[in-house]
Amino acid sequence: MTQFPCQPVASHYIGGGYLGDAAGAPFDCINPATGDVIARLNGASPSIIERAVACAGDAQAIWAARSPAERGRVLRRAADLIRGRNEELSVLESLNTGKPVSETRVADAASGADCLEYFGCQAATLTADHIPLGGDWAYTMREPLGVCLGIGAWNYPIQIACWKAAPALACGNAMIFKPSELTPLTALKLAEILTEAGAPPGLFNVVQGLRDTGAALTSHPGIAKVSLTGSVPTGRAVAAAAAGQMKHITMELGGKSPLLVFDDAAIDSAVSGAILGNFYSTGQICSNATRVFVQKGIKEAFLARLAERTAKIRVGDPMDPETQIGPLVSAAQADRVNRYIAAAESEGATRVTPPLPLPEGPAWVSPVVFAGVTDGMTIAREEIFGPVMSVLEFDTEEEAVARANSTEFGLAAGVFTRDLARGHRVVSQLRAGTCWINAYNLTPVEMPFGGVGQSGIGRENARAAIEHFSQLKSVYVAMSSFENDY
Ligand SMILES: NC(=O)C1=CN([C@@H]2O[C@H](COP(=O)(O)OP(=O)(O)OC[C@H]3O[C@@H](n4cnc5c(N)ncnc54)[C@H](O)[C@@H]3O)[C@@H](O)[C@H]2O)C=CC1
Repeated sequence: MTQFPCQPVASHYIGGGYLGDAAGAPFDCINPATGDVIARLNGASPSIIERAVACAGDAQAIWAARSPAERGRVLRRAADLIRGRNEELSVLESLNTGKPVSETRVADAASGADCLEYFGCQAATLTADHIPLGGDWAYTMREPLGVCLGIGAWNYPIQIACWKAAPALACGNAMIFKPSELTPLTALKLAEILTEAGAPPGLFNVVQGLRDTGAALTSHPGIAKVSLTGSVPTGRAVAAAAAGQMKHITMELGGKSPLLVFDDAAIDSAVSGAILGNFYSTGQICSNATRVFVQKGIKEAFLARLAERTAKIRVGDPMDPETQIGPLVSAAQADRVNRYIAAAESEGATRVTPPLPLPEGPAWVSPVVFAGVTDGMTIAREEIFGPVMSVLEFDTEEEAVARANSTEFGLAAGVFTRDLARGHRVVSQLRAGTCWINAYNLTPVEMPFGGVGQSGIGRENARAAIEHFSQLKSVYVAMSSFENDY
């Protein structure tokens, strides 16, 4: 049998160990930089799904009975173990996603460790209320939901797994995680690490498969909550299935986020925000600022500086520490992005930057900046999920806010201005779940993250996530004999 370089011990991780499943449909895991198959996995057959739900249910009862402080210690140990294995995890993430190691070494497993540490520290602080009622009184208890399902996208595989697992486990839940079929490998490593950190067998399980596996898990009656990171159409399907059984949901979906650059902005900072907010992770970030609105007076200077800096971006082998941009996650995603670039050109947008030289292979797309983009163009309306920046011109603050808000999405938004009063005034009017003033795409775990409108429901990170992975029980306590009128 062929041995692939990143082949895991087995496809799934259930009940505290790896589990194979020859009955499940096989699928290949590909390094998009080279096109090489790096692992071959099997999707879950129905018996694997049953086993995962049963193991998670058993583990949840054991875990919820542990003291919150002990639960927190396990999460914090897992954070330390991730940091200790950061190099191995980063290389594996780069091989599977095509993201350069210059990114994965600082942004992927590292962000997951921050999240486990944060919720590990929160676990013992999750107290509830005492409610005085004049003699009688009431109190609330914060209880876990049960077995939670996490479903991941392919752009931040281990980060997404940690962002869902850490608050879920801190609250006393168990989790079954289904990674994207394109990037199934690092979630298995997280499962190993949580076991080593002292999580009971079955507390965090990884079940592999395509959308049918996600759908089967979503509608399983043993699942209490579904947290999805994915596209809007998938979000609608998952939310509808969950609603049929009145399950809790968190939906982290797509976006078409605006960045407003005013005449008084510090140009280099604003250009940094636009570049980071469009080209990091080869543009495959849900909160990317794919509509950059630039005020008329600064536009030419902004475009000149943007072109100059974009021309120097180093695209190439993700394993080279000097590389800044790698391939897209797959040839199919590159095709999709190339279709949007062709549509922009045929609809009259102007390329500001010539294509950069690229390595051979079907998953590579050069970063591109389009100027002269108008609100009706396809690239200004639809999520591209690739390194394509659109620059639009505006005159007044009022106009910029109205145009920024004219989208069904509402994930994120940014403003660059030296006038801080304007910065706050503008973000207060933007329809978006996460905003930045004079920065872009910074997502520390201490700050809630999530969208409004079609971009999603619920919040990840910060104490806000606790609300989405726990429920309150209210207890009324009578302090005197209980009377009634009958
Ligand atoms: N708001 C956020 O935090 C983020 C949102 N995203 C969004 O994710 C999308 C890109 O990721 P993709 O993996 O292509 O998204 P996708 O929606 O195709 O798939 C996401 C996950 O859902 C699963 N899935 C698909 N159909 C399902 C169904 N009917 N029931 C249950 N599970 C199902 C897939 O197998 C995969 O694991 C973009 O639209 C992007 O904006 C990505 C990263 C962060």
